[in-house]
Amino acid sequence: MSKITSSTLLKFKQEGKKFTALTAYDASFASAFDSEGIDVLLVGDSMGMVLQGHDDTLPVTVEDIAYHTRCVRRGIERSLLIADMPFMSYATSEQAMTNATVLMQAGANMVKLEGGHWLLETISKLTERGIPVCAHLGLTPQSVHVFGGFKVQGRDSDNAQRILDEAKAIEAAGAQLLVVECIPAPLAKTISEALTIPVIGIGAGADTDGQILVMHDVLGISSGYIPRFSKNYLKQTGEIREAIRAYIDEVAQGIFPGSDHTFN
Ligand SMILES: Nc1nc(=O)c2c([nH]1)NC[C@@H]1CN(c3ccc(C(=O)N[C@@H](CCC(=O)O)C(=O)O)cc3)CN21
Ligand SMILES: CC(C)C(=O)C(=O)O
Ligand SMILES: [Mg+2]
Repeated sequence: MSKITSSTLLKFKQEGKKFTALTAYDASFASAFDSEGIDVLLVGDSMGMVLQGHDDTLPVTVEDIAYHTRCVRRGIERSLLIADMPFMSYATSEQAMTNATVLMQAGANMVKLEGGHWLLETISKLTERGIPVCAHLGLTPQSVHVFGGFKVQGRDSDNAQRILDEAKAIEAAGAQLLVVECIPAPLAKTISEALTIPVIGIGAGADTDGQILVMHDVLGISSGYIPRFSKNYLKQTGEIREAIRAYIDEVAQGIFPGSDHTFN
């Protein structure tokens, strides 16, 4: 089976084929997700919460992400591997280049950064130097203390317009992928249709080009609160590989996310 690249995801978008992504943090889960057909694996800074037990993602370091990227890389045959850049590791474009290099050399195919207009120069610098970028808009968890909680973003028309403008600018700056998190479904649909690059949603409705979830939510072992938009697929299947196949099938058929997992 040939490897998934940004070109494959672009082709999926053009063909209207919905693709799936999951977070992964180790070789065993990565190998199971990869072999069941998950297209994109993300070494997410959500590890700060689901692996390390913090209340947010801010304590995660570049070395944490690099270690788990090396682990996940060894489990992959087919999936595209994205590594999250942690809080404050890309505050300047110089820091971004140094730290993104560490993550690419750990085995990532692409790095993901949270932010809009302020990131444009960094996105073009990374891309020009050979580091593919996935941007992340909407509820960007590294800004949870600015937002005052993990809250849906883009609810009023000014903020919705700003997010749409940022999405277009990010594409123009050279980003090859965009994650939109916790935004109203109609806004996510508008963004996905306005951009050429694939848009992956989480808590953003069914009309994005792909879907991503945190693996611990899919397998029903997240502690504390579980985001309303996520779905426990282990509950209905009872076996991990079957749960992953159910997630892939429901995304492909447009069943997930349904209205109970969507903000309007
Ligand atoms: N287990 C887990 N799943 C995730 O999806 C996830 C993490 N951890 N950690 C990093 C970020 C944080 N995320 C979160 C966390 C909480 C909500 C949440 O509670 N959202 C409310 C919406 C509140 C509103 O209506 O404004 C919800 O009801 O889902 C959303 C995203 C997404 N990411
Ligand atoms: C939820 C996804 C998009 C993420 O950024 C993470 O897992 O850190
Ligand atoms: Mg993240």
